[in-house]
Amino acid sequence: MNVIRTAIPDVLILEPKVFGDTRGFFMESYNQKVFNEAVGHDVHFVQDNHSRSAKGVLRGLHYQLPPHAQGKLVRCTQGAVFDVAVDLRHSSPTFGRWVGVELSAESHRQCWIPPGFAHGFVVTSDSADFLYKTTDLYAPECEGVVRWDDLAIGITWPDLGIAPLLSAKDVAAPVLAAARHFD
Ligand SMILES: Cc1cn([C@H]2C[C@H](O)[C@@H](COP(=O)(O)OP(=O)(O)O[C@H]3O[C@H](C)C(=O)[C@H](O)[C@H]3O)O2)c(=O)[nH]c1=O
Repeated sequence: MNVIRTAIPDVLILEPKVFGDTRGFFMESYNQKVFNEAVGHDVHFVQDNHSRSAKGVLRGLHYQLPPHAQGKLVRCTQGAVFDVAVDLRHSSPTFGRWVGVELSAESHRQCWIPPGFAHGFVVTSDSADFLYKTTDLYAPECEGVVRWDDLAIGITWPDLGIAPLLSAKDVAAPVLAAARHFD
């Protein structure tokens, strides 16, 4: 597996080895030993999620606070998304910084987003299937949201020529300064 570091050291882009042949392809989408070696410590996933969204849907920016903070290993298995992680760890030198990466069925790329980050994505293809593993279970009482367009974060989302399609929760999200914080 190829590991690509990002501007935020703890956020990693992972490129699994893909075995193509005349039938199609095979890859290990997750291998605990390989993944833990890439991250540098043991990570235990307890939940798999799958969402499907149309072009222009933007889900995020979401996170869970302790005691149920979630690390996420995310990938796109149909279509393509622009995926974003925002560092919400107050003690981090990259607090409030963001990184973005295109994930697509074609590239097989994945992204590791540790606990302490807000996460979101916008769909750039006609439709996208987004699959991810999380290190803690869903705990809505611990959920936090931050505005996707908070100028203090300054995410440069791809210009799709249409306004993003948001859930009511995401429309009502606060800016980072008013959001539920880590530590
Ligand atoms: C996240 C989640 C949701 N749900 C239920 C709650 C709602 O009835 C329904 C849709 O939830 P929501 O609108 O929060 O789904 P997304 O907007 O895709 O939320 C996710 O979007 C961003 C990209 C994330 O990184 C998080 O994993 C997650 O917050 O699924 C569950 O039953 N279990 C879950 O783990």
